[in-house]
Order: sequence, then structure tokens, then C-alpha cells
Amino acid sequence: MVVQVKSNLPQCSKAMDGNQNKVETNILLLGAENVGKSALTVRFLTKRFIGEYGDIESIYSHIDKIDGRAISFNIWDSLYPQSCESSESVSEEQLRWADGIVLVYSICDRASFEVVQQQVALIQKLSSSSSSSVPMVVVGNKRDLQHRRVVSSEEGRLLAQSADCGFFEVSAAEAYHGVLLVFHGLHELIKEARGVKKGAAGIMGIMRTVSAVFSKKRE
Ligand SMILES: Nc1nc2c(ncn2[C@@H]2O[C@H](COP(=O)(O)OP(=O)(O)OP(=O)(O)O)[C@@H](O)[C@H]2O)c(=O)[nH]1
Repeated sequence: MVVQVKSNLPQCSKAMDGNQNKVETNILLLGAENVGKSALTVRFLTKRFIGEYGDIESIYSHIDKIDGRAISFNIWDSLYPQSCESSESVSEEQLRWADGIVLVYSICDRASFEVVQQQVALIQKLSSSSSSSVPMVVVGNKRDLQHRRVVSSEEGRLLAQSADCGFFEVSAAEAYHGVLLVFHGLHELIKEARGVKKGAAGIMGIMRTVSAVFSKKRE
């Protein structure tokens, strides 16, 4: 396992292999402060919950095996900007960088759920001009704090459904497996989205080949 702080500043590169297949997956974590974005990231990277994480915005690099294949995850653990309009809480740079997005709220914090609702709407607005949308999952964290729950599972599920996202409720504090499912689930959605794009490119490729064959025959 590789765990490494790559940089405090995000890099806007997307690595491809020789066949133009993506060898890296860029995952952006969004959500209000204190919801457990760093806790989820560190759980995925190290399998551990360490309690306090500080306020550092970083991109972490982690190689994981899925179905026997090494996948390089770049995880941007973002900070929710303290003094900004909600309309500025997701940047176009972040959307260009991300292959997939994890939107985190705390099930004990209604305001954090509203932040995720706003961020979903903002992402949809910002990506409305581009042809493809970024795969997303909505995550209700701190599931271990049931006695303090103020956001029902149903509300989380409905939000995710309305935005065509995956949905998970987890506890970064209590369990690794649920957190693993979040990142692997998002990876699956990213793979599907790439498959759709590749499929479209494939059809274009076939059309080009067919027209090349016909133009040769005419020569
Ligand atoms: N009970 C419980 N506490 C959690 C859980 N996940 C995170 N916390 C706690 O919630 C607090 C905030 O966690 P962070 O991971 O720093 O949250 P963050 O979203 O990265 O916060 P910012 O850095 O402010 O953006 C810390 O005290 C964590 O220990 C969880 O699943 N259950």
C-alpha cells in the first residue's frame, strides 16, 4: 500500500496509458466542515481512525487493488471555505480535476446536509455546459451517533436519487468496510462513465474505418 501526501496544491493533470485508458482516478471530497472528510480519507488510506485531523487541504495518492488490477487513487480532501458565498464552495478547477466526487454530510448536522444539497445543485449548474457529468456519491457520515441523528436515511437517499448519485451511510469512526465500499462504489461509477465515453469513441472509430474502406474501393 502506498500512502503519500502528494502536494498541498492540486495538480490539474489526468494520467493516461498508451491506449488512452485512464490509469489514475481523481476523487474529490466535498462537504461542510467537521463532517468527517479527512476521517473518511484516512480510513480509506490507512484503515485507521485517528480522531483529530487538522485543517490541511491535501491531495493524497493511494494505490489499491480492485479485481486484481492496481488502481491509483488521487484523493483531494478539500476544505469548506469559511467566508464565501455558497455559490463559491465548488470551483470549476475542482470539477475539471475530478473524475468522481464524494459529497459528505454528517447525519447529526442538518446544516451540513443543506451544504451537500447546495453543492449538488452547484455542480449540476457548473457542468450543464459540458456534455458529460461527473459521477458522484452522497455519503451520510457518523452513523455511529444514532442518538444524535437529525437527517434520516430516507432524506439522504432521496437527495442522491434526485441527483442520480450513489448513496451510502457510514461511520468512519467505527468501520473500514463501509468506507471502502464508498470509494470502490464510486470507482465503479467512474468506470461505467468511461465505458460509455469509450463506447461512443468506438462507434466513431468504426464509422471512420468503414468510410476509409469505402474511399479505398473507389480509388
Ligand atoms: N463519532 C464520529 N465522529 C467522527 C466520524 N468521522 C469523523 N468524526 C469526528 O468529526 C470531527 C471532524 O472530522 P474531520 O475528518 O476533521 O472532518 P472534516 O470534514 O475533514 O473537517 P474540516 O477539516 O473542517 O473540513 C473529528 O473530531 C472526528 O474525530 C464518525 O464517523 N463518527
